[in-house]
Amino acid sequence: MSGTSASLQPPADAAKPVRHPDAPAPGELLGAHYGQCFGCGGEQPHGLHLAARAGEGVSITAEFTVRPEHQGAPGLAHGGILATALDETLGSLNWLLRTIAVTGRLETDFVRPVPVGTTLHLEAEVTAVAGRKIYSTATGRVGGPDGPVAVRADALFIEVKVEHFVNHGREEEIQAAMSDPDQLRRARAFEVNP
Ligand SMILES: CCCCCCCC(=O)SCCNC(=O)CCNC(=O)[C@H](O)C(C)(C)COP(=O)(O)OP(=O)(O)OC[C@H]1O[C@@H](n2cnc3c(N)ncnc32)[C@H](O)[C@@H]1OP(=O)(O)O
Repeated sequence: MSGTSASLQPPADAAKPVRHPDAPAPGELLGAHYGQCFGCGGEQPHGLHLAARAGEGVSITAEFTVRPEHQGAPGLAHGGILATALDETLGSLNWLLRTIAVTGRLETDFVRPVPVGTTLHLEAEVTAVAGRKIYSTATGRVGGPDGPVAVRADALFIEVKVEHFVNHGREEEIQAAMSDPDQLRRARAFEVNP
């Protein structure tokens, strides 16, 4: 079963997404936006370590291999982990728009079970932009990039200022991130739109 609620339907006057001229080239590995991110960070031992690459237009491909620490039922990926993989892939689209945006709404279809050891091949693209609202969609396939769809999602991301994180994040992580030159460099990659 699949369906998308009204709030995930772009308005009639929504614009087509525009790939930023300084976006990473198609095929380029994006790297983590934050080392401690549960989705993509290399410093999270139980994280997904999702690796995303820029695609054509405003699209992304990514891979994530389900490990034993990601189980829900015996030998199967937890649904929340699969939703995280979709959310992280959709969030990586920020690199191509060079916009800072956070997930406002994520609607997920779980189509088939995903066993431990499976590599999920993810694809995501921005479908429309309306003001601060960014509409996007993603699929996760098993058995290869052209294999059957196991999970899919539609999402609405909302553009925010960098202050969103500074104002809401716990002080100790914010301070650590702001004193890390690598982290500042990664944050600046998104700080383009005035
Ligand atoms: C740096 C990238 C990291 C990527 C990591 C992977 C992605 C993530 O998991 S991000 C973390 C999870 N998300 C969050 O923590 C977000 C928490 N939510 C918030 O902070 C706020 O609700 C926020 C910023 C989304 C929106 O608040 P605010 O800026 O006040 O905007 P607001 O005026 O309420 O909404 C703006 C528009 O979006 C719409 N909107 C906001 N939330 C939703 C929603 N959940 N569903 C539908 N529409 C929504 C509003 O209706 C409004 O529409 P319109 O302009 O047509 O009236």
